[in-house]
Amino acid sequence: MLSIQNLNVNYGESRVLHDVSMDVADGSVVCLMGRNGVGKTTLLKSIMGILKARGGHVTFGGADMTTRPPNVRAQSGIGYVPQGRGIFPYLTVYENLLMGLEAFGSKKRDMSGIDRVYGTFPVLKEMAGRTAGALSGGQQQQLAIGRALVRHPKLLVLDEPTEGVQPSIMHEIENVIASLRDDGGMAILLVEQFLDFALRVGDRYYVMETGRIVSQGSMAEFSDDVAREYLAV
Ligand SMILES: Nc1ncnc2c1ncn2[C@@H]1O[C@H](COP(=O)(O)OP(=O)(O)OP(=O)(O)O)[C@@H](O)[C@H]1O
Repeated sequence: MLSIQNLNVNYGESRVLHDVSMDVADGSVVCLMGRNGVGKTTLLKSIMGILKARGGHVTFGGADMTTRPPNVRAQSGIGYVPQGRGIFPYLTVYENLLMGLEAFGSKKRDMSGIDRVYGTFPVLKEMAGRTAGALSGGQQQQLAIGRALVRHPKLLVLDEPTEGVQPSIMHEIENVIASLRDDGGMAILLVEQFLDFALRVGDRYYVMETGRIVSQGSMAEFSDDVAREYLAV
């Protein structure tokens, strides 16, 4: 589904990603891990086309996306939940979800996406008329995920979905990730700092260190040695 080959990305003249290669198969959950500042968010932004590649390739569903802008990537079926959520605090929950439908210029709105998200996160239906800024951190995270889900992406890219949420919401997000994969066949790529969460939801993992992939494999193969060497545990 998503394939990244030898991706190089800079901030100015400073190289931040070095020859990064990664695959996310249909219907799989892939966790990207690593300490703060190693380049995880940079990689997700490069997948979305927010940052340009200096070298290498990004293909999605067999199409070369390397030079395509973010809206084309989104229209092709990649949904993105940025770190810090990126919701609009002065709009209502419902209006935020509508923005998910409209942000990329879909000609015909498919409102069933919003009902589907209400089914996934019932709290968003209850809070539909409230301003998003009044929600708790966990509810805002659910809204941010919901806004990406209204277009029913084939690949959902999540940057630290458990950051700043309570354990009960973390559990709910874990269940949602599992059911999106199992029921909808959606592929999911997530950056995750909580090792236990990653071990539970992930099928495969990649670990980054200073802009390079230094370990990868099936989650069942993830070892304590890798955790000690590359993660803040
Ligand atoms: N806009 C920017 N301009 C210049 N350098 C940046 C910019 N954003 C990030 N960096 C640098 O690029 C490197 C990778 O940052 P990135 O945010 O991708 O790391 P990360 O692994 O996602 O970290 P975190 O877990 O803290 O979000 C860091 O050294 C960071 O200081």
